[in-house]
Amino acid sequence: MKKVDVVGAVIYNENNEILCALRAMNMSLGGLWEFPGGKIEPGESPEETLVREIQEELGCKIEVHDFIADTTHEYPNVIVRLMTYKSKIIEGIPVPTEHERLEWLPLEKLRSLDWAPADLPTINELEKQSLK
Ligand SMILES: Nc1nc2c([nH]c(=O)n2[C@H]2C[C@H](O)[C@@H](COP(=O)(O)OP(=O)(O)OP(=O)(O)O)O2)c(=O)[nH]1
Repeated sequence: MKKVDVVGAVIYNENNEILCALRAMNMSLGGLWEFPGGKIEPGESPEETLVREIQEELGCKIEVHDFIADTTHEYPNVIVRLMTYKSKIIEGIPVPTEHERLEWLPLEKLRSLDWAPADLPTINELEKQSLK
């Protein structure tokens, strides 16, 4: 089966809210929420991929901080390895050019959304860290 390496940005704002992005119906996994990001291209570090993807998808510049989780999820037609990193916007305002919608939510409300299954270990890890 096809296997892709993907990175996702858990972007925090000054209110400690997290940017959640709704995949458009014309994308794979349409109608599910995700952390914005995308596939790692040859020669790129995960951090470089994130900076590039967020600029392309949301039109803003991020700074990549702590690593959160590295998980592999098997979908019916693709195996996704998702690595996630905490990030912060350092220039611009996110505009959904590819996503259906964006939402800033506090960690406690993340589970009110319907997430892409590969993202759940990242949410688990964030919850675990918030209890420390
Ligand atoms: N960007 C991103 N992708 C995710 C997440 N969770 C998750 O399962 N994915 C999946 C969806 C896609 O299959 C793949 C990321 O590819 P992509 O962001 O380049 O999406 P795409 O629609 O252009 O790609 P494709 O699936 O149509 O080939 O990883 C996530 O949190 N962020």
